[in-house]
Amino acid sequence: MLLRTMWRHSVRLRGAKRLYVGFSTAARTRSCCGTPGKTWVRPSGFDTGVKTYNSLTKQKEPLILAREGVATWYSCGPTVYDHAHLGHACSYVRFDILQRILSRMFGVTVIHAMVITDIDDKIIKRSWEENVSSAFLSRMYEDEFKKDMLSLKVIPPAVYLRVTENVHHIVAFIEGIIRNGHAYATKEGDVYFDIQSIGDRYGRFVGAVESQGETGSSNKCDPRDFALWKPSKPQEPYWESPWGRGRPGWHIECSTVASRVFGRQLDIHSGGIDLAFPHHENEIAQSEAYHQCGQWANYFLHSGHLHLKGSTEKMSKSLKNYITIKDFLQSYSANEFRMFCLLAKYRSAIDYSDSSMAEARTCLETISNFIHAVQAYVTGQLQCSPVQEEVLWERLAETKSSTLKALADDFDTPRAVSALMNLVYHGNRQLQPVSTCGGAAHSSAVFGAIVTYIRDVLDVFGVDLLHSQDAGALGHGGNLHAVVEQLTRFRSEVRAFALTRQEDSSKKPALYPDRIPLLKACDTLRTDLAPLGVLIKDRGATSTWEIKERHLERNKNQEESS
Ligand SMILES: Nc1ncnc2c1ncn2[C@@H]1O[C@H](COP(=O)(O)OP(=O)(O)OP(=O)(O)O)[C@@H](O)[C@H]1O
Ligand SMILES: [Zn+2]
Repeated sequence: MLLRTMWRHSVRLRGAKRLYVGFSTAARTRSCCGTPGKTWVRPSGFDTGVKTYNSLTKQKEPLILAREGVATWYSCGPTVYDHAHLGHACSYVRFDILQRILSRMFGVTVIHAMVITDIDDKIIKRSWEENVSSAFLSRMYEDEFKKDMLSLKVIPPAVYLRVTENVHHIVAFIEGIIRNGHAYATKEGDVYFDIQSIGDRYGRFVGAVESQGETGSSNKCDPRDFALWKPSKPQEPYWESPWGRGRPGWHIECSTVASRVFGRQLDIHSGGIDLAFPHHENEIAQSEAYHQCGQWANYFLHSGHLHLKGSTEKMSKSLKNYITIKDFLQSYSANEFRMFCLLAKYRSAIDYSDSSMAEARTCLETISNFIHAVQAYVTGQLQCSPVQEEVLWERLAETKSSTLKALADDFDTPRAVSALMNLVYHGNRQLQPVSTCGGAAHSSAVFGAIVTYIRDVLDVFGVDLLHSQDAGALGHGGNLHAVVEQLTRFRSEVRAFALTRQEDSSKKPALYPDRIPLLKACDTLRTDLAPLGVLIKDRGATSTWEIKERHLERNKNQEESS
């Protein structure tokens, strides 16, 4: 015992000396990766024009990238031992939106890497319960996770990497940390990170969330020391290592994989706020100890939690208070979930409930109805009183500028959506239906520009109104739109015939009584088509129609799951 204590002590002393040499060398050579201590150093490089909240400084900072037009971005992936739920959906959809904004609005190519945690205590426990191998269990839930992400239209990372396929790199990484004097092995086969060896550099995120501490061997130098390598217990999966058979600790996988992909420096690291401490804290400690640098990742972005309304706890697998993504998609569409995410800032906690989803749905419906009204106006189906074109052009220019400003300000999507909704409101105000056009000039260009802009921005956010309507409709038998078009045209003619008034100058013109059943039949058809997703609106003598994407998407999901 005494011997072991002495050995550990000497390792730490050696480590402290090397730490000093390594960090000071780095400080001379790299401004972004070289300052010891907790002070954040603004990276030198290329300013994106975006300000983003950096958890390392707890304030908004200009987002500066090491390489022009390219962001290296690492995110922690799921631990795959159960179904993906709306909490995961929320975190990954929110960051997907941020990445889309960076790339489409600010011209930054995002290179995104994500690790899949396919070995850990919970996976092993679950595989025993299910009587399957941990490899089988994790692969099954990993596949499911990837499918769920695709059904939510999350752009897949450039690379997904599995922990189990990187264990030899992890072992080499741990050896590097030990060599640099920041970790020690115990006789029992554990390897721990030596927190005291980095002095006051530990603690960037302390207090971000409650520390849960780490259970394990009591042979640690400091209770805060955390596992880099754990010996395997009988029946557990294991890998050979210089410290005996075992498996990696949780935090080391991310440091290793991120470093493998991006080297010694990273622009952006993301994850849910629960990961800030201890997971990201420990990732930083390990990576900076391995690379001997002072600022490994320049920006840490953390998303707020999704809670079930009325609950203070986050939705999570271990608490078993979750709604799976698949179940959710039976009732709502991917577009609706995205709008739900867009309506709150990505850093805030978000309450999930039917009423918050109803708000998202209404928002999309308002936009969709406006687009259809514009289409009807442009094609001449909808007659309107003269439009104040200049006012609308101005509104459009204002919206473009305020949307961009909002997104450059820490990706403020609620403000951007509100700018779009304001544009829709003003557009709608100008679309005042009249029964006869009276030769009014047609202002198609400005409405066309507005609709194009709204669709473009929604497309940046991953809300794809265009394809979910048109492609969805085409997918259903190939010609649903054409059929509905023919049907409503026929109905319009019948209706116009039924609405014709009797010519009798002595009385107020009345409908022909024998044509009233035709009018009723037209109303019945309209009512019956609505639950099928075909919405017909009678506007004076003319009618417009639209196919609701929600119905099509839901039907598509049901077909896919059956
Ligand atoms: N309710 C939630 N709201 C927002 N993000 C979440 C939520 N739950 C998980 N995440 C995020 O999803 C990612 C993967 O998390 P993880 O697989 O650890 O999920 P989990 O359900 O919290 O699991 P566990 O209950 O086992 O801790 C992390 O970035 C995590 O922060
Ligand atoms: Zn991680």
